[in-house]
Amino acid sequence: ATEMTLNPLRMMLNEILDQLKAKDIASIFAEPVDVKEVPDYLDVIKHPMDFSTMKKKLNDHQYSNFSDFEADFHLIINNCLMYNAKDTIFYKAAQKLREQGGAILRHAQRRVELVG
Ligand SMILES: CC(=O)c1c[nH]c2ccccc12
Repeated sequence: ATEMTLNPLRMMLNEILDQLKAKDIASIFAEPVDVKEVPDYLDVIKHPMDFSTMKKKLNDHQYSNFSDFEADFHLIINNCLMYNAKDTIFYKAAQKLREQGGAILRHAQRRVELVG
């Protein structure tokens, strides 16, 4: 496929990011985990990620392809599954976001390929 110039990709990723954020109705993943509230968080999670950080990376042109963007989404999920116990709201929210986000990303990947 002809290389998509970065701007249209950035526009598509912005749309996809809004769709993913809309699934996080409790805004559990909206901002970085507050390490002042959770002092041991960085002992466990080596690469924190959240939707506001993804938005910043997107606007700073730090995603040059779909898979780098997708990798940060999975980082949000996997960090949460690692840090939180299975019987917590947070853990269950990450499982649900993984399902709902997975469907959004599968459709988006197809569109990126079609347009890309
Ligand atoms: C996404 C996540 O793991 C968290 C989101 N908010 C939190 C507060 C305390 C501990 C973990 C979290």
